[in-house]
Amino acid sequence: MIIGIPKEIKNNENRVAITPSGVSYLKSGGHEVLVEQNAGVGSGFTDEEYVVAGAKIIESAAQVWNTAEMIIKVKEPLASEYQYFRKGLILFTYLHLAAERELAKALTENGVIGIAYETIEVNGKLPLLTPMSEVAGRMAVQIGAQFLEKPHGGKGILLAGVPGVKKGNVTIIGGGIVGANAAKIAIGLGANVTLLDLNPERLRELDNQFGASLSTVISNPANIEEAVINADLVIGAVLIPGAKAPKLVTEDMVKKMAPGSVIVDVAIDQGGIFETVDHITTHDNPTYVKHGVVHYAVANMPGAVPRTSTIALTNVTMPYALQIANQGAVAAIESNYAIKQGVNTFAGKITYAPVAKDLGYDYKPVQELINNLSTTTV
Ligand SMILES: NC(=O)C1=CN([C@@H]2O[C@H](COP(=O)(O)OP(=O)(O)OC[C@H]3O[C@@H](n4cnc5c(N)ncnc54)[C@H](O)[C@@H]3O)[C@@H](O)[C@H]2O)C=CC1
Ligand SMILES: CC(=O)C(=O)O
Repeated sequence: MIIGIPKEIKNNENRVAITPSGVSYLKSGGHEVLVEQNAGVGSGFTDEEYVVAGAKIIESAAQVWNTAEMIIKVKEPLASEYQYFRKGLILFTYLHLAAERELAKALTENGVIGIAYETIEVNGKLPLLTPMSEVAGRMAVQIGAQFLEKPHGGKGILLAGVPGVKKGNVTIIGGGIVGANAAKIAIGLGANVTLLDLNPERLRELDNQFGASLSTVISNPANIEEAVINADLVIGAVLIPGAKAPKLVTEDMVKKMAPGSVIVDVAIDQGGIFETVDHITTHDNPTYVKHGVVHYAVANMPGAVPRTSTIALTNVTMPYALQIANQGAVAAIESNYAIKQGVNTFAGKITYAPVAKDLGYDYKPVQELINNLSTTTV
């Protein structure tokens, strides 16, 4: 198969979808790998390293998109890339379609096979989301700490406190991968940390993991309100796989926070959990202030630490990419449940139920569409 790796074009997105060793891995299956010129530079990989690994360096994004049978990316395509969509093109990347109505429309109208990293599922876990959630969870606390500093618009507190002065309060809503990694760093800094989750079993696990340094609280509106209004830093880390994130923190709760407090809505890629987060921010312009509270809502946080993130991401994506390239999309989807769960668009339909529900599309199971295919459709 011909596999294309375009350079990422989202604001400050310095990750790349393949490392030179990933190229060698795909070449071992007999595949051709086209890498757009300078695609790896932001992550510290030169064109020469890709060439040594067996890739062809291609000057233009258009040529990569138009020649490849499968495009592997990091972030969802932006509007300027929709022109390359075509029937049967395999697109393997983060898609977050519940929050991307126009992209969903462009993918379905053009018959793209969209396989989303974030819904690939193994034993109820999301292995292609996990490493980036680990990165974002750890970053969320260091970013929050930075924006609590007065010159960055915050109230001017040090989360760790000092002898004789109280520590800061960190509230984390959602105790999955992002939440647990945020808790680890916040506890490491010495902050008072409260974490809320809907799932009591998960709270039990975290209680066992972190002991007395973490307060675990069941998630309901009253507990969320109490934890939010007492926090210096609130981190949004909830996920309902594939679906738009629920707005758990209301505008009224935010109004009750002390001025100069900070919100980091990591879940913004699925629409965010704060009513007051009304737009995605960028690494260039990461915050805005509403009701006196600093809001941070960058949807590609790991893009700021690309060397770590690219290696962590490609560690987990490459085996799936190789299987799709070896077998072709249809056979890979039929033989691997994890890949089947990743398929969000196929043959003009939305094939992931929560995305279809949130966007108001009819949901079609991908297997049904495959069964209906004429031999030449894909
Ligand atoms: N902004 C960025 O750059 C990045 C964003 N993310 C996003 O962060 C979010 C969280 O991801 P993960 O931690 O990997 O998900 P996860 O599935 O590991 O954890 C989500 C947690 O939310 C909990 N939850 C669900 N409903 C809840 C509620 N009403 N109240 C409290 N907790 C609730 C679940 O029980 C689960 O423990 C996702 O939207 C993910 O895409 C991940 C990486 C980077
Ligand atoms: C999860 C995701 O969307 C990211 O790492 O950018």
